[in-house]
Amino acid sequence: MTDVLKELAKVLEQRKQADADSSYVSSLHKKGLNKILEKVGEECTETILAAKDAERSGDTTDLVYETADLWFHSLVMLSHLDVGPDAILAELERRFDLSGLEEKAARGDK
Ligand SMILES: N=c1c2ncn([C@@H]3O[C@H](COP(=O)(O)OP(=O)(O)OP(=O)(O)O)[C@@H](O)[C@H]3O)c2ncn1[C@@H]1O[C@H](COP(=O)(O)O)[C@@H](O)[C@H]1O
Repeated sequence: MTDVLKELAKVLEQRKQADADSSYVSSLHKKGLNKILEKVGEECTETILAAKDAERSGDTTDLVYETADLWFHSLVMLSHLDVGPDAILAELERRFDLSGLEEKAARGDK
């Protein structure tokens, strides 16, 4: 499941050196962090609107599309700051393990 994140992250890194005219990601890196954050904000809003629509209509097609845009632009933001998806996945894994331990502790398991 995470292979696509790893492969995409490699491409996003390569795009830091590439020609901004031929690549959307290079053009974002060249425009800088503020432009990338603007896109993350836009995609966040579009995802929220799509979620509300999905609740109303029961159709999640747009929600999936907008969430992909949000994840993608978040990866560009992380790449711009030299953070790879591995760091985020490791943090989620750590929290998942911790919550498992907390549940066990609450049950009194050893
Ligand atoms: N996954 C994506 C991806 N998802 C979304 N987008 C682009 O993100 C933009 C979404 O922004 P909007 O919906 O606001 O559309 P827009 O109005 O065209 O954007 P703006 O002009 O406002 O910036 C669109 O231009 C999409 O094409 C993506 N562009 C690239 N990728 C991946 O990134 C790789 C490198 O892309 P390039 O740098 O373009 O070669 C590609 O191989 C893909 O795998």
